[in-house]
Amino acid sequence: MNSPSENNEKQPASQREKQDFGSHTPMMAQYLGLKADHPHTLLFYRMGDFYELFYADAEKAARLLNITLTQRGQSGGQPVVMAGVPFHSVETYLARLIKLGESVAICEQVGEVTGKGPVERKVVRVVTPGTLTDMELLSDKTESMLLVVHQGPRNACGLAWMSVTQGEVFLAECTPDELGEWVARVSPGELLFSAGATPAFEARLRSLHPGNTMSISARPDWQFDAALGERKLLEHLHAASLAPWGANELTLAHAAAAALLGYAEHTQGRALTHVHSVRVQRNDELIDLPQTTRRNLELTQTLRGEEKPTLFSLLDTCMTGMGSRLLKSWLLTPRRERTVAQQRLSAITALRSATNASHQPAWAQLRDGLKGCSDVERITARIALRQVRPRELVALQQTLQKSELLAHIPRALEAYLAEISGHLQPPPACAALLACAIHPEPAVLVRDGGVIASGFDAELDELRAIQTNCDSFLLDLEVREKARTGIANLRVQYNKVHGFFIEVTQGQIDKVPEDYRRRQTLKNAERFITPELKAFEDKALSAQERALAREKWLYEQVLDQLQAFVPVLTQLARALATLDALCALTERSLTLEWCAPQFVKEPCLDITQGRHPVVQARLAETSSGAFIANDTRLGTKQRMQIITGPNMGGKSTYMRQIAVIVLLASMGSYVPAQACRLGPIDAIHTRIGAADDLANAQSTFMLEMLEGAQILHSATPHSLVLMDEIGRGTSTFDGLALASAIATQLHDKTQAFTLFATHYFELTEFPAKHHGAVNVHVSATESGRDIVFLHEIQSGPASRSYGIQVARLAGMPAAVVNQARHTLEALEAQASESNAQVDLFAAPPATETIASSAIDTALAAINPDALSPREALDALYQLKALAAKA
Ligand SMILES: Nc1ncnc2c1ncn2[C@@H]1O[C@H](COP(=O)(O)OP(=O)(O)OP(=O)(O)O)[C@@H](O)[C@H]1O
Repeated sequence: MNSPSENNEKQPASQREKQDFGSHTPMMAQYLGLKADHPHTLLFYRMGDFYELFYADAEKAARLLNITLTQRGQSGGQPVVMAGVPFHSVETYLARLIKLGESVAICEQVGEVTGKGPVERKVVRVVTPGTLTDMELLSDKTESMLLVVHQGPRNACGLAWMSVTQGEVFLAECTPDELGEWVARVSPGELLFSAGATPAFEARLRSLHPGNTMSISARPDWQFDAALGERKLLEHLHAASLAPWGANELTLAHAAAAALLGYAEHTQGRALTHVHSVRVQRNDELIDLPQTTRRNLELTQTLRGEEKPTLFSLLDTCMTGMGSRLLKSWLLTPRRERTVAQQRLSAITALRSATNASHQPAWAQLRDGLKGCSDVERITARIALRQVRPRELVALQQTLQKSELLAHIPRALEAYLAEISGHLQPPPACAALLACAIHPEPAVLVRDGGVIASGFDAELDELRAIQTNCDSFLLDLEVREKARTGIANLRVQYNKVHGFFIEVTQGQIDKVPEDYRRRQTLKNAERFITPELKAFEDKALSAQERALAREKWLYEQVLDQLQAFVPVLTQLARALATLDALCALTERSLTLEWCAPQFVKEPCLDITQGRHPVVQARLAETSSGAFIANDTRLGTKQRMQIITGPNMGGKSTYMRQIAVIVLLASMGSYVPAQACRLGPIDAIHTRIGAADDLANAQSTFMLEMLEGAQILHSATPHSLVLMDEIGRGTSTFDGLALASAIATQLHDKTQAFTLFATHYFELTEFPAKHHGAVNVHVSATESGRDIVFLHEIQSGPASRSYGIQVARLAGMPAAVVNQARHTLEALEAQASESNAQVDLFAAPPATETIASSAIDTALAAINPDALSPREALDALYQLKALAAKA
């Protein structure tokens, strides 16, 4: 494959435009030619021990990296502005630039120094935020994802994404409305879209915030070619049809895949031979975990954006980065269908009870073995991309030995574990090749030498022997020549200018044999060379260089041979990661005393003594008392709980613990409860106290209503809905009216399992008229003027709210608390005098339907004069879709 070029045209600009740089120095002409191929990427141009950046790139890098900007000489009549970084610390600078969303093209010297013109240079790879492969730049526990979005006709989009260090391409299709959720779910480091997308579509993509810094850029329209995408996917799969993968019809995703694979190949400078798998993801296969749910449940990030304490940080006791990454993907993509979850649960159950001959638990023995295993997944990808370093190969070899031992342990325990064990068996030829080819303690880089093991190649051994045996050869030769010539003071020597020579003093010159050739005459001595010494000199002087060249060549040969093992190593990596994740879940289940959930067909959510694992762990850590476990019973007859009780009473914790238990069960983990029966679940929706989204100019109330509306539109009878104090962001009457209308809709129409926490006491009358709802409250009691939280869920409504006691607890000044108490008494007296009762739950008069008002709103938002024909068509489809919902 050619060197990576952004333009991707047949002839690189470096050749096309050579003539245009005639006024520049030869080196700058070469630089400018290469730069023309990478106009939007910082070009790191290798010069000796530095990577140099020039002109605008130099100015940008100086600003971003805080490195010195200098000027050196002139080229093309202009001073050459430059900045450089030392080659040995390039990774640090790359890491900083990638974090800032920049991409870098690495240009190396590839030719020999000829003395004529600059050394030949080539861009060998392009490092971008979504295509990282360097271990130093990647996070151990997070995949670096590249996502391509293709805007298709008829209001549809194609998606394709991958991590270059995994051998799998994912495909999906969705509507533009669903894009936000997909992007949040994939959470890419880099997003690409077609330069032909409409401005509105581009603006929408740019407004997405997947929860990390995402670099976003356009690629030429022609790269989004569905036929090319399908052909590339088939090539990777070595298949004739995509039908077995369920990907036959997804032409929009094929178009995205064409751009995805094209770009990934462009950055790596070669084909991705390790990609052998395609997976289609459909919305209806996964449990819907909207971005708000992932945030509110603090799955991988706390509400403050920290990595701990989260559900993932509690779960992740994996021994390897591969295991952690897999565990995270299990947590974030639970499936509605429970076969896979059940498979994992059975494996965990088997691991929990199995012991070895010396009564050590099997899971602990496996974790001992997994400790120190290298990241086989990433190393394998780096083998396929021919970027692997010698030390990574040694680490791989050690892991292969370990994995062979590990394979024995789970073989007889259980069916799924036996299947994993089958994949843990390393290919013997691979282990043998690594053992005999690579030095056990190799240099960091191949170019430093000392990487190929001795005994692997006779020629290399000989070249190395020449270097080490040089001294003894010279001594030996000296002894022999003294004996042959009878010149007792003859000396064999070496200097840098003249090389090897035999020195004979002038007084002995007549004893010099015929085969001695004069090399140099000194005042008191003559220096000679013999055919034997000349041959040795040739060998010795070039031995080091030749040994290095030989090592490089041999290393390439080893890489060639390793290519055949890439598929089986990928499988082995997946098996190690799976075993690691299963052992971590086993350890957690035992340490934290969790139970196996039971999946049932009928709709139900039946939890005995459930706990919130993260809150419980926090309480234990801070010695703040025991966590109070609570039961939850929801089924077809009781689908909704109206939860009341004081602030700080534990309402949010109770609701979240139910969602967390459902999620853990669905991923195939034991759960923090004494028992758990779970019917089918298709989504977990949460509306929990939001902070203002200032970045998107949305107020707390607007956000609350947006999220609420989203839930009412998408929840089904199989969804779990958490509504925490909906309506509190506006005036009491507005809020109460909205909360009761929302509760009614959820109860009557949506019929989802709903946990509805509220401070509106009026809502405790809801269950009287809605038989699928019950009142529960978190208990608290008064001790003098103070409040004691019992955190126990009890049936029936709370008797009072204790707001003033909580304010006192929070250290509110006594005067404020006193005044509040008096005002409260007055308000309560006034309220009891007023008899006017409003029926909050009376059926509303028949007015506009929700769907027709949605159409009105959509119509009002359309400005026909500002629409492109394509946007107009999109709008038409959107209106039709709204009308269909009416
Ligand atoms: N079941 C429990 N056992 C022990 N402590 C608990 C329990 N539930 C909650 N807590 C403690 O109480 C604190 C407050 O809980 P939580 O935020 O759930 O209350 P809340 O009723 O939702 O309050 P607010 O209405 O103010 O949002 C938690 O941080 C935790 O320390």
